[in-house]
Amino acid sequence: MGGGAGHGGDPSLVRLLAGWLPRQRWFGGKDAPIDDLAIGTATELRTGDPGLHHLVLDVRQGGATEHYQVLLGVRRDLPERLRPHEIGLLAGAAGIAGHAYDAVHDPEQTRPLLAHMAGESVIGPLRFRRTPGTGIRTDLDGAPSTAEQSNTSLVFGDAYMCKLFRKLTPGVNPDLEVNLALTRAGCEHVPAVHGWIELAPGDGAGGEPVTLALLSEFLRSAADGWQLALTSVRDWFARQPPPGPPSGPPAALTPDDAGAAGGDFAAEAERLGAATAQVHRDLADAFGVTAAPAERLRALAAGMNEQLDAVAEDVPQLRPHAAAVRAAFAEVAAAGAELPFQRVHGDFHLGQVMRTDHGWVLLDFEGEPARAPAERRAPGHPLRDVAGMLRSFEYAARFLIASDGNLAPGTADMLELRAQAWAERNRAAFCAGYAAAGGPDPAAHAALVRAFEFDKAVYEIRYEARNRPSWLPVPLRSLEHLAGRHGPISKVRFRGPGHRSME
Ligand SMILES: Nc1ncnc2c1ncn2[C@@H]1O[C@H](COP(=O)(O)OP(=O)(O)O)[C@@H](O)[C@H]1O
Ligand SMILES: O=P(O)(O)O[C@H]1O[C@H](CO)[C@@H](O[C@H]2O[C@H](CO)[C@@H](O)[C@H](O)[C@H]2O)[C@H](O)[C@H]1O
Repeated sequence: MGGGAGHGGDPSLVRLLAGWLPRQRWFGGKDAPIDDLAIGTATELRTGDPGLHHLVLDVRQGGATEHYQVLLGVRRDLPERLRPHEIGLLAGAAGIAGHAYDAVHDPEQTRPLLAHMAGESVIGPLRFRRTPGTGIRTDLDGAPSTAEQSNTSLVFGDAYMCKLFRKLTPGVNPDLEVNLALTRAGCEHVPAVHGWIELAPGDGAGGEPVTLALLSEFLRSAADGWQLALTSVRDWFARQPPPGPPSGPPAALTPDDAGAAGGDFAAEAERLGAATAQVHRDLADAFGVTAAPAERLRALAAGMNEQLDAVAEDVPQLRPHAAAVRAAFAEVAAAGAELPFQRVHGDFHLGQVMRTDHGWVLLDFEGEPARAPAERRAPGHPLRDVAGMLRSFEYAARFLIASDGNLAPGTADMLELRAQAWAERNRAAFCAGYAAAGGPDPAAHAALVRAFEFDKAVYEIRYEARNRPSWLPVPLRSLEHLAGRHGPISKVRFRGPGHRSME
């Protein structure tokens, strides 16, 4: 990737980086040893003390090479606040001596990034870009966001968020590509793009630059969709059931009782469905729609089965459900009709949406991190995103049960029923909002949505097994539930808060 100068040959730095990298949250290769690490490009961004170097690391594991981005700070004396971020001590083999550290944690080192984007600097292979027609403030320092994420985002005051893509993919990152197109189209449901950083294509690489960072509007006072949903689930779990007959057990709570609980989420879920349909429409306008022929649907089902086989190999708990999952995929392969495919979000869940004072905003159009770059940018059916969000309602509903290891069996069963009721109500509301705003009606494409949901659940099982094993019961439990259900929104119809509508 690209070319550059600097301390690319310093063996002690390479050794230090190889020890430090596997401990980073964003490093994607934790399940295998590093066979080789080399510094692909090194670009000096600041001389003196502190020094700042931009590195692209080429990391070889099991025959494949991935590229990671690091902002390397070097200081002769490392202040206490930066000690947790130290990579190690450089003895000066390539003329650099001092403490090497991850400079994203050093506000003094982050400010120049804004200045370079504002001034559209070109430094070695790095190109700093500003969205035409926008100004960028240069008086702010950045601090890493505390949000749970796959990359590292720097927050600059209440003005900008700059996402540094840690694992680099060839070409323009879909998050930049999509956000820029939607910003230009005036879409209200994405944060406006102000600038970006890219790496010029290296000698012989040809083609597109590699996206390194994306500078967007910071959504101040916005609330994370996942946290809002969990708050609603907590309220629902804490609710007392209505009294039953004097001698009998307490009456059961139905999905619509969730509507009467404080903190009901269904109206928000409905609005989120509408925002999703609007973004899908804007994506279709910006990138076009193609009719996917029968072979494309067969290839789609084949890809789903391939993932299923691979994950069932690694996670034995998935195997009892494999037949039900495979049957759902077979329905996609057999669907005769041509389906409209277009650019979609690709990894849509409650952690990718924020509620601002003017409505829902969708984030992170990078697609699923475990998928190959070409697959992430490939057109898909918009109901794949709908299925992603339906899965996320299941996750939110079950997360509190799975994360409390001390529940008595009776309580766990009661909460499981409540979890189902919450998920069903909000799934129905989301689908209603999506269809009412002009998206393809999920109820009319039940088999397709079901296959997408299964595919996502299989993906999640691998994701959790690799990254957060204690969360594994969440997708496994809802896979069991999904395997026993026949439509994407069960038997509950959403008719707005307060309606009772079991059918
Ligand atoms: N523009 C923004 N303004 C405020 N918060 C944001 C913004 N973009 C992302 N976030 C927060 O950061 C989190 C991670 O962002 P995301 O783009 O999903 O990063 P990653 O791809 O690294 O996982 C989001 O869940 C959200 O809470
Ligand atoms: O946001 P990312 O692009 O990093 O996506 C990955 O991580 C997500 C978790 O942070 C993961 O999402 C899964 O867990 C969520 C709760 O934390 C839940 O809302 C989602 O429905 C569930 O898929 C995502 O799958 C993964 O690609």
